[in-house]
This record gives sequence, C-alpha cells and structure tokens, in this order.
Amino acid sequence: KATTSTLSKPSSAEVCAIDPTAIVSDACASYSALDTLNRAVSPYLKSITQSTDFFAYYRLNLFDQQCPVRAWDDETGTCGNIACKVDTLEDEKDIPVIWRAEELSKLEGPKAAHPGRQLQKERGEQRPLQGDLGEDVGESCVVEYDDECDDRDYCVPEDESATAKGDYVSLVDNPERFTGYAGSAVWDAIYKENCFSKESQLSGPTAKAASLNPFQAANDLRTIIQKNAPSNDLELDDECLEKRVFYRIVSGMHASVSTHICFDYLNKTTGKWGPNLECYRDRLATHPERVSNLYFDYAILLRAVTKLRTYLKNYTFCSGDASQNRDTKNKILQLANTAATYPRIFDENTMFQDPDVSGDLKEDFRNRFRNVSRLMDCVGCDKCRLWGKLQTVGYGTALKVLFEYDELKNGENPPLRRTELVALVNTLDRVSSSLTALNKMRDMVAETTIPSISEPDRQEPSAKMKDHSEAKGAIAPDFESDALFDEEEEPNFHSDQTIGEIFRDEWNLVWRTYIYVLKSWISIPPKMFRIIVIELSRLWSFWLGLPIPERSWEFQWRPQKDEL
Ligand SMILES: Cc1cc2nc3c(=O)[nH]c(=O)nc-3n(C[C@H](O)[C@H](O)[C@H](O)COP(=O)(O)OP(=O)(O)OC[C@H]3O[C@@H](n4cnc5c(N)ncnc54)[C@H](O)[C@@H]3O)c2cc1C
Repeated sequence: KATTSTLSKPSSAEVCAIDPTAIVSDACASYSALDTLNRAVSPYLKSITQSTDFFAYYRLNLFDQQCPVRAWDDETGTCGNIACKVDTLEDEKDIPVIWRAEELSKLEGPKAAHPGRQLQKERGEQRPLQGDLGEDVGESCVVEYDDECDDRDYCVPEDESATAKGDYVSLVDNPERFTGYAGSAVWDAIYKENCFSKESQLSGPTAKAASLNPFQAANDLRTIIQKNAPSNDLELDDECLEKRVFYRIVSGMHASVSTHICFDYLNKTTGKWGPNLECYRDRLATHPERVSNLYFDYAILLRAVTKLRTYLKNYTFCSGDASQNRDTKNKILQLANTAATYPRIFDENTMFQDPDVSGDLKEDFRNRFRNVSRLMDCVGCDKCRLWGKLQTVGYGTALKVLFEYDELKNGENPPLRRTELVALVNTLDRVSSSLTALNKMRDMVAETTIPSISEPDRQEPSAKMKDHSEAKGAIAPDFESDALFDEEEEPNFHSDQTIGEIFRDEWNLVWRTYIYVLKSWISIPPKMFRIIVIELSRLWSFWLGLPIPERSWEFQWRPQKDEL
C-alpha cells in the first residue's frame, strides 16, 4: 500500500472507497480503476483533441518571453544556460539532418498570429485569422477573445501590448515526443520551486510575492497535514512540506513527458520511431513513485473536467460555426459524463479546509505555479516549450477548478479562458495517453523480462516476444541449454558394439553427468540472486499497489528419467 500523505484523506468511506492493495495515494481510486476509467475515457479525449478545431489549436507566446532565472539571464539577456539550448549530440554530424535534435525540436505546421481587437472586428467573426491555419479550420473556434488573468488564476498574465499576444499553433502537427533536447537543468530549477521554505530563485514581482511569507505557508500546510495524518503514516519534512502535493503534480507531469519520449522515440540507427524499453526501464519502471505521481495527476485532471460538466453545457466553443459548436460540446460532455461514472476519484474538499490558513496556502500554491510557468520559457526546444507551457497552464487550470469552483453553481464561478480549457483537456489527454503507453511498455517488458536482465538487446523485444517460453527459459534452471544428451550422442547400444565401446559410452555418460551436476551447482548462486531480485521487485510493486509483473522464472525437474 502506497500511503505517503493524507492531504486528501477521505472524509468518509462513501467518498473514497479505498482498495488497500492498490489505491493511488492522495486520490480515491485504485490504479486498476483509473486504468479502466482511462480505457473508457481515452477514445473521447482522442476525438476531441485530434478532430475539433477548438481543442486542436493553442495560443501562446512561444518566442518572445524571457527565461526569468537570474543566473541564466544576466549574461546574455536571454536564457544562457546550456540546458536552455537545443542539445547537440556529439555525433550529430554523423546523422541525417532530419534526425538532428535541433530539427526535431522545431515547430511544424502552419502558425497564425493573434489579431488585435480592432483587426478582429475588421475581419469579422468568421475569418479573424484569414486562413493562416489552413482553409478548412473553423477560425471562430480557435481565436480567443478574452485573455485577462485575474487574482484566482494560477497562470502567468500575458503581456498586454498588442504584439505580445502570441501565435496559434497546431497541437496535432506538433506531437509531444522525443526531440533529443536535454532539459535536466530546467527540471532541477522547477523542482527547486517546490521548496516553499526556501527563497524563490526568480526575479521580479512574482518572486517577491512568492517569498513574502514562505514559513507561514509551510506552517499552514503542516497544520493541515498533521490534523489529518494518522500518527505513523506520514514522514514530515520540516524544511519543505508543501512539496507533498506540489511535488507530486510536477513529478507526474515530468513522468508523463518521459513516457512520451520513451514511447515515441527515434532510433537513430534505423530511422524508425517506436517504444524504447531501455528508456522506459531507466526513467519509469525503476521509479514506481514517478508512475504513482502520474496516476495522481490523472485523478486530479479528470476530477477537474468532471467538475466542469454544468459549466460546459452552457459554453460557446465556436461562435461562428453552429455545427462545430454542437459537435465539440457533445464530445466534451460525453467525456465529462463518462469520467463521472466513477463516484469520485479525487476529493479536493479535504484540502485547504482550515479557513484561517487556506488563503495564504492557496496564494503560495498559485505563486509557485506561476513561477513554474515562467521557467518554461527557459526550455530551449520549441516543441518541448509548447507542451511544457500548455501542461503548466493545464495543471494550473485544474487547481483553479478544484479549489475555486463550486460544482453546483454556474454563473457565479469565474470564467475560464479558451487557453485554459484547451490546456486542461489536452493535458488530460497527455496523461491519459501516458497511462496507455505505460501499460503497453509494461506488457512489452513483461514479455522480455528475462532477456532484459541477462542480455543487452532489451530494445528489440519482438523476436523474444514471439516465444514467451523462450524468455522464461532464460532464467529457469536451464538444463536444456546444457543439453546433456543430443540426439546424435544419445547412448545407443547396437548389437554390434564391442564391450570396450559400450564401456567407453557408459564412461562418457557418467563423466558428462558429473560435469553437468558440477555446472548446475556453480550456476545456483547467480540464478538465486536473479530470482531474489525478481521476487523483490514483484513485492515492491505489490507494496506500492502497482500491477504485479508476471513471475518470469519457474522450476523444472530436468532431465526427466526417460531422457537419461
Ligand atoms: C518542460 C520540459 C519539456 C520537455 N519536453 C520534451 C519533449 O517533448 N521531448 C524530449 O525529447 N525532451 C523533452 N524535454 C527534455 C527531457 O524531459 C529530458 O530532460 C531529457 O530527455 C534528458 O533526460 P534525463 O534522463 O537526462 O533526465 P530528466 O528527464 O532531464 O530528469 C532530470 C532529473 O530529474 C529526476 N527525475 C526524472 N524524472 C522524474 C520524475 N518523474 N519525478 C521526479 N524526479 C524525476 C531525475 O533525478 C533525473 O536525473 C523536456 C524538458 C522540459 C524541462
């Protein structure tokens, strides 16, 4: 059972019916329940994000924003850190141009600049972008009119000057996948934001706001956690308590990015895109807590979409295109209704409950999220920055909906901007497809578990997957591989054999049996070690509530008597 925090500890058994063996900590659903839900929800998500103009395009300021980290910014005025540049591989010259990191990280497909209010009026509601995204795009579904940020937002308010409104880009043409970009320094900076008790690294007014009273916020959260936590359940970290929730969201997002990289990876030798199981093993399979955080994010995002059901019923998606408006609305309502079939996968009502502290705490959360949004401008790869910025807004929107929205009210809730809604649904789609990809890679690894331990060719599962028994055989005490009696060599007492020949055959048999037994004894320690490792890893999965990999070794009593 993976229980680390009781921030969202269910208030009653009805709210969160917990399966003790497989519950996602801090959420109210088991891993398998979320997987089942995901199988039902993902076709709607795919259809919405791939085939409606409203959700397939996103507006953002991708190129004109500055990286705000002082240390990276001071020298050049732009992000000077190596991690903000597109990674150039050492052997980059040796690979075809199209596979190079800088090529892979570029945006693809048509772009359209945001027209100012005046221009929008002149061009009319039907064609505010004048066909820049392609003639068949419903532009009234894509253009965003209201882009102000208010106090309750977790987003970064856009620069209000007319030129800084950003571009519309196609999310379908720019899938999130391997680009060769090395972003570890940016991730590190993001995780540092998680430490609420340390001074913010950012410059400017946001940093000031974020660090106004950091210790107060830490104390506030500590109070809430301690109130809810059973005595031994939670290890309290005095320095940095807020990371309990903040960290899980960021780590889940990071895990989702890694999943897409590993699942849609470019093999530079063959030029083919496909799953990279080595990458999956190194970044995800060996870090169950990251996978758990991914499921946690899924629960948060799906709960936020479910909570918007009433709001979406009255939402206008495409003001100039009635049929697309209807179609988009139908699809999103089907999604929200399907998601709502599970009683409640995350209970936000157990968080920020104390009226004395919840204000400060929420403010701190918002500021942290705004800082993370700004750090996304340090990402030196266009596609990564696009998805990084979108997903930050997506999580920010989910938090806004979870903590600022009243499900039962409608008109009184703060309005959502188009970018927020698009970001929320696309972020949910990212995490949803991460869960699907994870399950697929897990299955592939299960088929190749044994070769993955003993052989370096983990990335080429297909041959091994064809013959499961072959994979198993590699760890089963492999009596076959030391085949004692080959067909030709089997003792064969022909009537015309001399006594000497029979004696020699018998002697050979005894000698080979002796060698065989000796070899078997020598191979026992490494075999036992591998079996213990596999069993411990299965136990670890069981303990965390993750799906338990199939046992990949077995006992075989060989050679059989009749084989002797
Ligand atoms: C916002 C953003 C978006 C990106 N998008 C893409 C993309 O679309 N395509 C692409 O190819 N590359 C992308 N990158 C780069 C990519 O995420 C990695 O940085 C890169 O592939 C190098 O990976 P790595 O294995 O060195 O470790 P990184 O993924 O860079 O991780 C750095 C360190 O963080 C820790 N860590 C890793 N995962 C987690 C986790 N889930 N939770 C907690 N800690 C963790 C580990 O200690 C690790 O060493 C993006 C980077 C950023 C910052």
